[in-house]
Formats: sequence, C-alpha cells, structure tokens
Amino acid sequence: MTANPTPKSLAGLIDHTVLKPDTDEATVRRVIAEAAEHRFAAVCINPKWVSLTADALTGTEVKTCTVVGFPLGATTTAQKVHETQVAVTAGADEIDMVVDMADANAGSEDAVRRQISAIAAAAHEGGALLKVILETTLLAEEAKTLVCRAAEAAGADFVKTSTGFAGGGATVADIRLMHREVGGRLGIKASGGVRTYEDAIALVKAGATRIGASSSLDIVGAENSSTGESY
Ligand SMILES: O=C[C@H](O)COP(=O)(O)O
Repeated sequence: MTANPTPKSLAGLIDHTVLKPDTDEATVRRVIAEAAEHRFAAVCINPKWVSLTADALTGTEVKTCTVVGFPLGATTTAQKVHETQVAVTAGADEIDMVVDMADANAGSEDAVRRQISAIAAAAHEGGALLKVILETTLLAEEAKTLVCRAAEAAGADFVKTSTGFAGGGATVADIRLMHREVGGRLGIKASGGVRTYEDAIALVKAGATRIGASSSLDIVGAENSSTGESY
C-alpha cells in the first residue's frame, strides 16, 4: 500500500487562493509571500492584482493564476476573451474561466465548446494555461459530463469544480466523474470548501491533480495558518 503524501508535499499541487471582493494589497502581498515560502503551485487572485502578483513572483517557481467570467460565468465570449487577453498581458500564467452554465444545462455542447475554444486560444496565445470551472453545484449530472467533453475538445488544460461562491464545492463524486471523463489527458482541479489535509487527500485519491483553496496553510500544516483567513 502506498503511503499518503505528507501535508508539506501537497504544497506543489495547491493554488493558494484569495478571491474575496474586498481583498486589499496587504493581503495579496501576504498571500504571495506565503506561496513563495511554502512553494505552492500558484497564487490565485482577482484580475486587478495580476500585475503586482506576477512582478512579486518573478524569480520563483510559483505561477500567477487569475479568474475570468468570475464568479457567474454569464458574460459573453468576447468579454471573456478580452479579460483573458488583459490578464495574460499583465503576466498571468494560468486562467481559470467560468463556463456558461445556462448553455451547459441546456445541453448546448457546441456553444460551450466554441466559447472555451476562443478563450483557450487567447490564453495559449499569451503562453497561459486554461482551466475551465464547471461550478458543479449548479450543473446537472449530464451537464458536468458535457463540459468535460467540450473542455477537452476545445483544447483546455484543466477542468475545475467550483468558484467557491455558489455554495458547495469540490466533492469526491464530482472529481471521480471528471477523472472518468478526462483523467490523464486534462488536469483536474478540486476547489471550493477544501479546508483540511484530509479533504485534500480524499480529492487527490479520487483524481484531483490540483487543489484550489483559501485554506492552503491549514492543508499543509503551516505554523502560521488560520482557517479561511485569506479568503
Ligand atoms: O477557486 C477557488 C475557490 O475560490 C476557493 O474556495 P475556498 O475559499 O472555499 O477554498
């Protein structure tokens, strides 16, 4: 039997996240310093902080991740493409976009794929990865499968469960579904409500290859942790 990874060794899988609307510069700078210290995969911040974050992370391995169409997903393709272009120009390495949930639940696979495709092109043109947020708690089961299929066909790099803003979040059942659909070909990011090492391990065992969390310090057992403080 393989031993579980240690809490510290999970750091490289975690996007250290602070997406609260009233997050200030001091908080962003603290989160950046924490990410550099613990060697998290990325710092995930709102678009206005991309430039500051990318500058501050220069010379580290930590990536700058931001969000597009966040948190509702209900903006047009042109708007999402523009946000993506602005973000990559400002230094974003990774783009987490929210899918159009109405189209997904309506079964409009072509529309979902076309939108993801346009954003993937803008992200890749700027040298960034694209993660597609399903917002699983608001999608019917068939719609989750549809978005996974569309994300892969559109050339996205990851599928991701949740924004953390819709109530509910990553579940083992949804990660299993995503793993079944795209595992081994696309990355799978579990996010929303991941608070503890035990939560994270259960999701990784189900197929998650990245964790998005505001409770990252608690997950890795950092001495300076304080549950949910950065969110
Ligand atoms: O994208 C990630 C989520 O916003 C993080 O949600 P959380 O605060 O529940 O960890």
